[in-house]
Amino acid sequence: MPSVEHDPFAEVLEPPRHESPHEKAMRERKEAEAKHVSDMIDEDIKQERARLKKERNVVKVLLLGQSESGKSTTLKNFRMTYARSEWEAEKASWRTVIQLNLIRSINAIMDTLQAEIDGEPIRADAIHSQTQSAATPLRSGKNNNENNDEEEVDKRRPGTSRSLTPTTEDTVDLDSGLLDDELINQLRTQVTQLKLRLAPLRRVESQLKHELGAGTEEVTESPTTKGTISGNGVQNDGSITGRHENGFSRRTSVQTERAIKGESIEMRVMSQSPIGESRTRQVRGDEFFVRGWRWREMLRTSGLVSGFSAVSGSGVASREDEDATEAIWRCKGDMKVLWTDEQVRGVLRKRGVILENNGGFFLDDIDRIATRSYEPSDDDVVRARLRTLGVQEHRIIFESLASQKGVLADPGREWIIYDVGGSRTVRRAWVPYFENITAILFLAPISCFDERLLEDSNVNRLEDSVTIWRAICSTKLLARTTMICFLNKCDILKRKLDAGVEFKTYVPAFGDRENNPGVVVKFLRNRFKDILNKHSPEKRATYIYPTTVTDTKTTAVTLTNVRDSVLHEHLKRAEFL
Ligand SMILES: Nc1nc2c(ncn2[C@@H]2O[C@H](COP(=O)(O)OP(=O)(O)OP(=O)(O)O)[C@@H](O)[C@H]2O)c(=O)[nH]1
Ligand SMILES: [Mg+2]
Repeated sequence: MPSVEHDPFAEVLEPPRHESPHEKAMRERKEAEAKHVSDMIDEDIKQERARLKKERNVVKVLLLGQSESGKSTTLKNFRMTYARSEWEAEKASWRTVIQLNLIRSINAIMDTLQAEIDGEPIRADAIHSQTQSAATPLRSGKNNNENNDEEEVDKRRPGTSRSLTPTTEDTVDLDSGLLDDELINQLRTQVTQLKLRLAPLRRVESQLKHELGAGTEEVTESPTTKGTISGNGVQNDGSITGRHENGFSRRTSVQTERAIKGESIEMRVMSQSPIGESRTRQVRGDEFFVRGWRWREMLRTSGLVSGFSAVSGSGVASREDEDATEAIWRCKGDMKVLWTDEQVRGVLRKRGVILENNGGFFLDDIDRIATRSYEPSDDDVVRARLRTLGVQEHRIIFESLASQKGVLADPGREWIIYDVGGSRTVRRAWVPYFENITAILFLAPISCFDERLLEDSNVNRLEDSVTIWRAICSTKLLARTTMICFLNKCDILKRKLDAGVEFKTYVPAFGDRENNPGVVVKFLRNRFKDILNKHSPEKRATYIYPTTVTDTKTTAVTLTNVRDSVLHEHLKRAEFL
């Protein structure tokens, strides 16, 4: 047995014999450096472990849904309730967006009036819906319209409603043809005068668009998509068997599923997980990815928008912003005349232009907005429309809520909410965010049952939502993700049904049920639930809510339920792991 006193390493570790003082100093310095490096590595490992542990506790929510479904509006509700100080600090910067939203509506009215004066034919779908079953327009315009004139006018004007069915409650006595000569002459004189007086708004519109960037433009149909896929609307032949599932046609599924799933392989290779990435902007193609809410600041610092000078959170306006405010203030009277004139309203109705159903509708607020000292209210910001580009990441720490009434048994919990763009061309960017996501909050705008996608007029918007829902429910990567679905825009749904638009015309499977919002919501709720149950790789709870996310009071209640359900499922899963 070796002697206990003998340490085999002692000899090796001993400093060299006969070491000079200089050599000793050098050796000790090297040893100190090595120890420093080793300590740094230890510290890095410790921090990485802590970060991973913390990440596991972070709740990650991904907002999904087609463009204009209400994802960003839902996020605004979250932030307004749970990140109040940031919300307050950024509220002022929405003023320009709201001003632009208002100006666009005014310019859209002027364009519609001009079309009337010029005798442009009315959109085919608007004529159909006033004179006969509105089912026909859902088919591809090109293939189903024998009348060439009708085909020609199926080019939508930006800013006007895409509804296929205008309201039927025509209170103004206008026939379905053009106005008579006397009225047209009257209108021509009025419009010519108004055009001159409202001319500054055209300049301001392009100035603000330039300032705010691509998010101010809605995605439009590419020439290659138009007319290339036929008959992708919800079928109207009354049959739901065979080709249909849950009452909806399956034809677009392949395309959308491919958009979400097929490209996922490519995307996973291309992009890193968002976690751990720096909070900086990344450019992918022509979309930019932003961490955080400060889009205005980002635009300015990136130099992507030339001449940009932002309104900061403190409310200091740029020269362009002041210009816009002044022009809007000067045009206030004329804007009001335009919007309240009965003859103008009649023309809008006749041409199927229902601005009230569009995002960013502020025409009823001209008095308040067209002032020099206008400051957006919470409600204004929630209703403002700015298309999301790329993916935005928002962190909410629930700690601040500990003091608020009735909320939170889980202080300090961090949530990351990802908001994405919803138009078809950017859906591939969703996939990298599927990994490790706690919950998906899916927005299905159910009022859109009679509308087509802006980016592909062959596809019915409700069907598109159903297709995306089916695709995400069946994605294996999301098997353990909590699925929450908002059947959104219930207010617009009600308006449409009250105006006499028949839901069954667009969704034959609805059959002879009563055409009222409660029945339609129940029907759709069951359909979305069936899809979840049928396509989920594993059994999971159903959380489906009818919502109007522009109504901040009722949405706050829904979000409390969502928060509790997500947290509950998150903790259950953590326990299980
Ligand atoms: N009337 C009404 N308007 C809504 C509702 N939800 C959203 N909106 C409006 O619809 C517009 C579009 O909503 P967003 O939240 O910007 O849509 P999004 O899904 O983020 O759209 P993308 O960013 O293009 O993907 C906004 O002007 C909202 O104010 C709703 O329930 N009712
Ligand atoms: Mg958005």
